[in-house]
Amino acid sequence: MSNYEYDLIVIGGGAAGITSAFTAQGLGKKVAIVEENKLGGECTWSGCVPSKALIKASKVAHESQTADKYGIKTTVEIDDEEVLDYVNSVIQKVYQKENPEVFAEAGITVFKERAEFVDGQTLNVGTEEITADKIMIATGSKPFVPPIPGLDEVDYLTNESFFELSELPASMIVLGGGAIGVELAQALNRLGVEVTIVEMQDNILPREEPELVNILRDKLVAEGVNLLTGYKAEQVAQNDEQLIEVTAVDKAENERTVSAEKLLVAVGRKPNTETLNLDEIGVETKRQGIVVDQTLKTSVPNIYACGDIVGPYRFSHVSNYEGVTATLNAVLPLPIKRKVDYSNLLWVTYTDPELAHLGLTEAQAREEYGEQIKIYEYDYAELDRAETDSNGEGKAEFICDKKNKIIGVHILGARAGELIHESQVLKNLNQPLTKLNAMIHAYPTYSELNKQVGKEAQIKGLKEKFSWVDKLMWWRD
Ligand SMILES: Cc1cc2nc3c(=O)[nH]c(=O)nc-3n(C[C@H](O)[C@H](O)[C@H](O)COP(=O)(O)OP(=O)(O)OC[C@H]3O[C@@H](n4cnc5c(N)ncnc54)[C@H](O)[C@@H]3O)c2cc1C
Ligand SMILES: NC(=O)c1ccc[n+]([C@@H]2O[C@H](COP(=O)([O-])OP(=O)(O)OC[C@H]3O[C@@H](n4cnc5c(N)ncnc54)[C@H](O)[C@@H]3O)[C@@H](O)[C@H]2O)c1
Repeated sequence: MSNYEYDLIVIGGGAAGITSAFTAQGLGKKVAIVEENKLGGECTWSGCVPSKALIKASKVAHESQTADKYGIKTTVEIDDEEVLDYVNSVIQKVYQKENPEVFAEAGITVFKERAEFVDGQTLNVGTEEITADKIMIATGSKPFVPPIPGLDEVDYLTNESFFELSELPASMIVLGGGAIGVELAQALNRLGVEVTIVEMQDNILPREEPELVNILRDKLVAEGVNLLTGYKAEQVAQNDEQLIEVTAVDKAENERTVSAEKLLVAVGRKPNTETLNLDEIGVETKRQGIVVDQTLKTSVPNIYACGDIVGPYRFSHVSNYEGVTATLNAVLPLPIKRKVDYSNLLWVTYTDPELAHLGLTEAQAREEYGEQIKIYEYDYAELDRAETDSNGEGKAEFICDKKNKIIGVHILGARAGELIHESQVLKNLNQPLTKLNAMIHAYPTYSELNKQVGKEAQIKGLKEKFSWVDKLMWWRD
């Protein structure tokens, strides 16, 4: 029997913290969770859930406006207040699955307070102190707001305030062409907002496969999104017409100024380490967040961490994965601990079409594996299902080693976020891409893309083999 009130206290009630608390509770542990704001965290209130609901509404608007190609005539009126009401209703539905009553029913104690370490085993929560054998830090991240002159003097938005808007502005500058910036820019543009993305790298989504990003970029531009890439924001001001002006500069010192009613800052994240008193108890931190080993243990042996606070992969599915791994390591008295393994990690950028990413990009693969890599490409336009749906935009790129084992997969196109999981299974099982050819895929589905690429790999392999046999025969003659 432990000397502490709880077996585990989790700090932070977002995706990582919730997973951790329920994992420990499922193992019969006495658990408390401390959340200073609302249970659900960023994913539910200002991240995945509201952004995907907004994206869905914007897609319905776009498809209605472009339904003519199917012979369907529509007149579309966008009521932005009702769209935002819809987004909020979705948040509320998700929150119903993770509100304090759900925790109480499971026997998990909830403290709606800010937690601060007193020592390695004790936390200050509001007016009381609580103790635990193990402590999980899952305090997430917040938007990084760069020190751009003038920014603090204007009423800028971040993802935290964006979803509190009750109406959409006529125009918006989106600072940052990463996942947040690009997803929201397309959605806003489709809902009638004049959008300009300012991105300091030469292209949007700099972590993604460049060829596919170029296709997506052209689509965004064709839809009416203004792109200012290769320009770093250096000055923000409010002009006489109450518009926010962003002045940005490229590498050659050329200056461009864009203006809009609102400015959304989406230039990266900052870990929530400040309020915890970590220095005092010896938990090591770095710029990216809390320093952990491969078992997600911090520099203090009974304290673990998971989710955005750990980085570098800031996704809800990574938070869930780390939440389970860290909790099992923290609460189970096993001599061998689980190590995190991100080698089969994938993520999806929910633009339309979606952009899905598994493993290495082509450039990264060449750097790691040299010129022996094999590349298989497939255009969506070749799929019958894409034809029936008038959905032929997009392309897939599969990167394999010389034995056709998957190194990376990048898919831009309809349902890319679903299609890519087939490759993840193969990669995880260390099976070659050719296996996909042996599986009967339903016709007509987008998943046939996977089979077609498997077939291409198999045929290419056979041809390579036969040419070798041909050469051998010639030598023997
Ligand atoms: C616009 C947007 C869209 C996104 N879309 C996706 C997506 O589609 N798919 C995806 O996988 N990921 C997406 N993400 C990323 C995803 O939201 C995060 O990776 C995930 O929510 C991180 O979960 P977390 O539990 O680590 O942190 P959080 O959800 O931030 O939870 C941390 C919690 O800790 C609390 N806290 C902090 N300090 C204290 C303290 N001292 N005491 C008590 N409580 C404290 C905070 O209030 C917060 O609720 C998106 C992010 C954004 C911003
Ligand atoms: N679909 C998803 O899974 C999803 C969606 C949204 C967010 N997220 C998560 O949230 C995290 C944060 O997203 P984010 O978009 O804020 O960060 P990000 O790091 O992905 O992108 C920020 C972008 O801002 C640019 N930038 C930085 N400073 C600038 C400046 N002064 N001027 C112009 N451009 C500048 C950077 O070059 C970068 O491309 C991501 O890492 C991602 O993990 C995931």
